[in-house]
Formats: sequence, C-alpha cells, structure tokens
Amino acid sequence: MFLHEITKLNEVIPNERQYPFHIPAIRQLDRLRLEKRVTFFVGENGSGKSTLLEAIAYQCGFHTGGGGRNNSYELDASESHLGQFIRLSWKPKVSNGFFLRAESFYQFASHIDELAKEDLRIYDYYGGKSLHHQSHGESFLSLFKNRFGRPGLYLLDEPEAALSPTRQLSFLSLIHELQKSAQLIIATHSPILLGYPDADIIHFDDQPLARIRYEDTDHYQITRRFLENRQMFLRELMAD
Ligand SMILES: Nc1ncnc2c1ncn2[C@@H]1O[C@H](COP(=O)(O)OP(=O)(O)OP(=O)(O)O)[C@@H](O)[C@H]1O
Repeated sequence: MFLHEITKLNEVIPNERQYPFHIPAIRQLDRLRLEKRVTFFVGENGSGKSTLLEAIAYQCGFHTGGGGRNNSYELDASESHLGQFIRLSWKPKVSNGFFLRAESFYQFASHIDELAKEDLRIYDYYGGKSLHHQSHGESFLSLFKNRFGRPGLYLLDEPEAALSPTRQLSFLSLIHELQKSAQLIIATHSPILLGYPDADIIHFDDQPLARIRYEDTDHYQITRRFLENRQMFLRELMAD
C-alpha cells in the first residue's frame, strides 16, 4: 500500500454549488481511506469517479490527460478542477505510476511517437512499436504489460473500454501480478473486472462514499439478471 488516505480540503473550497464541488459524491467527501492494493470506483455515469481519479493524478504529478510524471504534452481540457483541493497521505510515498485515461489515449500515443523521434527505445515500454500501430485493445495491454511493471500507483479510468471479455480476463490476471508490488485504483463499469477478489469497491452513488459488496453492485445484478432473463428484459424494454 502506498496511498492510504484522500482528504478533501473543505475549508478552502471556493463555491460548493459549482463543478466539481456540487457533484453529490464530491460534496459529501471528507476523507476516503484506501485499505486494499486494488480499489475500484463504481457508480452511475456522472457520479464523479473520473473527477476524483483525475484529482489524485494531479496530486501525484501525473499528466491529467493520461501518462506519468515525465509525460508532458498539450491536451485541451486536461486540467483538474478538484486536484488542488485534496491532500494525499502516503505510507511510503511513491512517485512512480501512471494515469490511464481511455478517452485521451490517442493523444498519449501521439506523444509517445514524438518522443520516439528522439529515442526509439521509448517503444520498449509500449510493446516494441507505436501504440498507433496496435489495435486499441492491444495497445492497452501493451501498456499494462510493459509500462506498469515497477512499484507505484496506477490510476486507470475505464481500462475495459478497449478490451474484449477474453482480454478483460487476461487483465484480471495482470492486475493480480501488478498488485504484488503496486497499488491500483480503477474506475470501471465492467462486471468482469469488478470480480477481482479482495478488492475494495467504493460506491459513488452512496453519499458519503461507502464500500459495497461485488454482488450488491448494479453492474453485477443487472448483468446477471439480463443474462438469465434476456427475453423478458427485451420484451419490457421494447414494449410499446
Ligand atoms: N469540465 C467540466 N465542467 C463541468 N462539469 C463537468 C466537467 N467534467 C465533468 N463534469 C460533470 O461532472 C459530473 C461528474 O463527471 P465524471 O466524469 O467525474 O463522472 P464519472 O462518474 O466518471 O462518469 P462516467 O461513468 O460516465 O465516466 C458529470 O455530471 C459531468 O457532466
């Protein structure tokens, strides 16, 4: 464990009615303890998972558009609005790690290509060739396998976005390898990834944030009910 607590600096919040402080999960946040090497953030779309993950990345000095401490590139809207208003407590402090953000991965891949013009060895960390020359899912897995080996804090925002169900299963075993020397915080909607055992699942639809059992998440329950009763679901959804 490296990062063990996130504290929101309530006394310096400028305006509780404005983004991002008005998001219910953020408004109610005082402190969040991290107790496991793997923590998942779950919750409805717009519940504030990315906002908090990005704020952690900002405090770690990672590029908030995606990357580590040494990645500096231009990206619109890559600032973190919450970043300056949280404090991270470490034991011990690590500076190594990475923020994966599926939505700006394309720009990150272009940034690596720019660096490779100076030194081709940079590709060794990304599967041996340009991330643009790998499929979306292949490039994610290259990153996880090659760049994520060292101890550090890995912040992943919807890593399943590019992964087939089979590759999500591969990713589960990779998480298991990584957590032996690293800490991971993963925002996800994947019922497969959430099934990783001995992880904490933090539920952003609860205020204040609370832990939830895997089997109690919507992701598990809705997916399970859909698969077991697909015809009934479809009839209800498509009824005139
Ligand atoms: N730059 C911004 N300015 C204003 N509002 C924003 C901004 N970025 C996000 N929001 C709003 O903040 C809320 C939380 O967004 P956030 O991206 O953190 O949600 P999320 O839980 O990660 O959602 P998803 O599961 O869809 O990725 C949303 O209502 C979103 O519209």
